[in-house]
Amino acid sequence: MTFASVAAAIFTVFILIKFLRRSRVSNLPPGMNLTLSTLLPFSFLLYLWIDSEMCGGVAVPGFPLIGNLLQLKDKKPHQTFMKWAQIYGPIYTIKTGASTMVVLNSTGVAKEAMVAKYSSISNRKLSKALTLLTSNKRMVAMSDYGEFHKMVKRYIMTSLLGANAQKQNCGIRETLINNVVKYLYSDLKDNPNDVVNLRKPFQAELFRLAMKQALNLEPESIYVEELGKEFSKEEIFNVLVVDPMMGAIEVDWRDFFPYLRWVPNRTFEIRLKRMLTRRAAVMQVLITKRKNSRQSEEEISCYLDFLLSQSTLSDEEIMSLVWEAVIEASDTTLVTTEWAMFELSKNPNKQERLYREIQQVCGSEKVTDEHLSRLPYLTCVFHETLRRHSPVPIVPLRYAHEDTQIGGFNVLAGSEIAINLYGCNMDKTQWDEPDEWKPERFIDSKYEQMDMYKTMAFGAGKRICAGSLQASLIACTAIGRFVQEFEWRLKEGEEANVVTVQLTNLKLEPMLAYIKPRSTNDSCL
Ligand code: HEM
Repeated sequence: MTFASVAAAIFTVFILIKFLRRSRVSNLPPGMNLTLSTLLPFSFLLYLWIDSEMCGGVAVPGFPLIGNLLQLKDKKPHQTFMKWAQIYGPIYTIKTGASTMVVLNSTGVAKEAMVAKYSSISNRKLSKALTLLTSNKRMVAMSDYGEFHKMVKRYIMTSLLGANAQKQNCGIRETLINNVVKYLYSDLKDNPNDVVNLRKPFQAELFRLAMKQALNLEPESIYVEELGKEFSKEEIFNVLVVDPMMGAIEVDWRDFFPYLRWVPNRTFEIRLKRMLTRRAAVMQVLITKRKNSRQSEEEISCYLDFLLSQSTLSDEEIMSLVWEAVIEASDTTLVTTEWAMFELSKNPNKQERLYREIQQVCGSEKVTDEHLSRLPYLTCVFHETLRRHSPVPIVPLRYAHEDTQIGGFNVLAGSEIAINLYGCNMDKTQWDEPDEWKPERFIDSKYEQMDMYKTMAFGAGKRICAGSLQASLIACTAIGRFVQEFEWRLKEGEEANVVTVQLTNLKLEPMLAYIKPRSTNDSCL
């Protein structure tokens, strides 16, 4: 379609030149000579017009061939998309090199796409880096909708993320939160006048939980023979979580110009290959370690055991699925909890309100899963954080595999679809003062308290997040416990420190805050 529109534009310009020459209008006023420079903008406008007619939605002006790529070079596309939505409306098209992308920015059109039009846009569009990282879509989150997706989604829900599995993992979650609180008390004891960095213990504990659930392992270190090196716990975390997160946003310019795929891009290939080799070698050692420590093939005490017992998957698929469970559990829950604690530390009145609610409901008991349904303000804090700091700002790209319509516009087969959840959650027409973090906005009869999907943060429809229950149980209980144990105050100057990094809106710099124990009694730990 792109080539068709470019070809149509070039053809039209060509005819136009002929026509102008024939009718001797080349005798134009000075400065208006019929040169390429006068024709180029004209042909470009024509190209945009033709393209938007063919694809639907307003086309955001860009440049010939590269389209809007230059305007997206700052790696924060969700913010740029939202700015464009304010000019061009909630649905528009852009050009990323040779591809056309339809961008959706309001809850209305996003829901229509994810729920009603799902069957037309259920396939993923992956970059070269993501294709390699996901072993060519052999993951729940990155697979195309079909038999493989249905099977592995069922596996992950049954053994790991569904309500029953989460009930069984309640002890692991409680240990996580207790360990973080213990760390904070001990840090405070050693450095009474210093700020604490919540991310440090929380990230380490989330990773511990992820490894326990996925592989039933808690290794301090492992020796990876293939790489000839001992890997500490922190290095394993880097290889399995940090490096792939950064790798996922690696840009290979050939993704935008498939017809140039034959041109080598050595730096990209070497970097990606190194990352994949290290990840595969570390995963292999972990999987072997777990297999060797199983008492029998009947023992099922983690996700890996469950997948092995199904005998339906190749070794590569098992590796990819287990790694998926580790990386997904380690990241977005941290992002949400850290932003919630940032906002509460910045807003003492809202923190006080939450503390009072916890006091009333829990009294001398520590906040646990059991209390959550009776802590409505805590739920509001969680949802408002998901809205204001969308941990997944853009749903992993899909593409239309058949012609369809979204928001009244034609979307042609082959178009990429970007669902900008950040744009939906910051939409001025839907949210009053969207830039403000106001948990109170959810205390409204139109929101059911336990509704997990008050915002679009977890997506919608058939591909809705499989881990929303785990994320909300961990984040809500952790936020509740942190406020129950300590009074939090943001470090001076931290308010402005809101720059993010990665695909998942992680705060670039960890949040730093002063904490003060609410009571002198920390003996219930
Ligand atoms: C606050 C935390 C989280 C947020 C905001 C979040 C958000 C999302 C979003 C937006 C999607 C894509 C939906 C789509 O494609 O339409 C997704 C998919 C998914 N998430 Fe989460 N997620 C979170 C936590 C987790 C956790 C903790 C896990 C697992 C441990 C997880 C596992 C998954 C899986 C497996 C999918 C794929 C579902 C499918 O394709 O059917 N997520 N998540």
